Amino acid sequence: MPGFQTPLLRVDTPTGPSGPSRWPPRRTLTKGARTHVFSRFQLGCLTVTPAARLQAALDLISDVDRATRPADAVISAWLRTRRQITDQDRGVILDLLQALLRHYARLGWWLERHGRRDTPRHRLIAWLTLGEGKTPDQMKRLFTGGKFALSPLSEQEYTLLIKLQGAAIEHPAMPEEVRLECPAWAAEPLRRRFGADFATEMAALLVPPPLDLRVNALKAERAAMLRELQGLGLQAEALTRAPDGIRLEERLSLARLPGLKTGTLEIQDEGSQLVARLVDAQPGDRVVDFCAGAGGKTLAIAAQMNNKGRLIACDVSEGRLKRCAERARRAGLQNAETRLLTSETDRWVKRHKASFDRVLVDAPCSGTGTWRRNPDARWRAPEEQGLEGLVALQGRILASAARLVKPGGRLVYATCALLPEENEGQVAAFLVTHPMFSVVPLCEAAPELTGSAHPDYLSLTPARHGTDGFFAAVLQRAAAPVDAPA
Ligand SMILES: C[S@@+](CC[C@H](N)C(=O)[O-])C[C@H]1O[C@@H](n2cnc3c(N)ncnc32)[C@H](O)[C@@H]1O
Repeated sequence: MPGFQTPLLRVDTPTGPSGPSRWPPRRTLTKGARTHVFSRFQLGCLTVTPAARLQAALDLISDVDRATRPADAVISAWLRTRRQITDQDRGVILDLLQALLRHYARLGWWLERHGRRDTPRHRLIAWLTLGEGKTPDQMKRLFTGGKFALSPLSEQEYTLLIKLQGAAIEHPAMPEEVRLECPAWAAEPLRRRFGADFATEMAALLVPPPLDLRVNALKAERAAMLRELQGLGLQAEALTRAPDGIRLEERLSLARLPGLKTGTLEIQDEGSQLVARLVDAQPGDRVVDFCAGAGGKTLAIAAQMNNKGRLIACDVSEGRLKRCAERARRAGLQNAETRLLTSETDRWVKRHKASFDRVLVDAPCSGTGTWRRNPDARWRAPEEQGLEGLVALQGRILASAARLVKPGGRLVYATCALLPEENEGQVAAFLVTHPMFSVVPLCEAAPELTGSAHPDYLSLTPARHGTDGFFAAVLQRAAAPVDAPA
């Protein structure tokens, strides 16, 4: 089931109260002193009909379409108010949503070709016909207008599906960028980056990722965790590059995974685990994770430090830092604390300049490397501020965070982006204005990491490495002062 184990389906956070719109509608029966709230899902004899699942998927895709926030946030909120949905129904609904998101450009192309408005309902009709090969009769049986079902097909909709009948989702007349779901804003830099491998790399970004886990070394050993997972009948394998990593190729409900709730296991892509290792934080070090977010890398770094030393997780987002603190508690961290910054130039930075052995800047970025897990991201980011605005912000963050590094210390700049201007370009610009820093080549910083797409930096892509796209550069501050450029 593609996507069933992606963050879209994180099942560990259903906490919120019921929202105003509830699906499916509930009925309440009072029996004696007890109130029974039930729905079609909870009545053993009444399973959810395929038509009702479609209606739910359409509701959800319409919510995602309207929202300005990422699809996974919309889905999490949607699921929180529908906790009675069984794993199976949830899987079917979310798979359908994923399919619609992963075929966004191609479905839009077909609608335009037949002069239809691009609406969630038209997309659904096009997907069911082109992607699932439903016949007109099957479609009529799904769009019945009955209780919980989609309203009947209009004449125009019926004509559309007749026109789409028998066609494949891809068409020879489709431009390559539509076929590869590559948005216009990213096509030129990605072509520049990948050259002849553009199509292969873009195709890899369309494949749903496996589920990578990191074993929290403070709580368990990977070998024991592997045995436990395999004992549950799961196809779990040790990751070859990340020493605490485990990969699960099969689909499963995250609720089945032991260790997620206790902080023994964390969901973390292998690429992200490798970036955290590249920081090379030692027990007793003073370390800053400057863009810590919800703490994915903070947790990995703290475990690497064996809970000794001091790790400060900074961010400008209070909500993410709160989540980071919760996860740190759950993971049993004693050496980590959070620090909310007003901006990258917060006074705290100036007060602590030249104080840290290691500083990680996991910069806000286009997220192009994560498109396989967040298929909707390509159609949103980074239009809010434009790529130029984003690159400028990264430069400001890197320059400010660099002040924290003590002489002889290291600064690691990382992104989950594939665009050169956010990666190599950013580092090159930084080095021009910061002559006291120099690149530590990857073969020196992490000799065990061979096969990077760049000789000096960690550069991972889904097609080459089977990870999300990640970039990381290790920069060392000279132990003695270096003359500033004239
Ligand atoms: C790529 S995410 C970090 C992901 C995180 N390190 C992890 O491994 O889970 C980038 C983070 O940068 C933060 N950020 C954005 N602007 C910032 C700024 N001016 N200063 C510091 N952090 C910033 C965002 O809030 C976001 O959490």
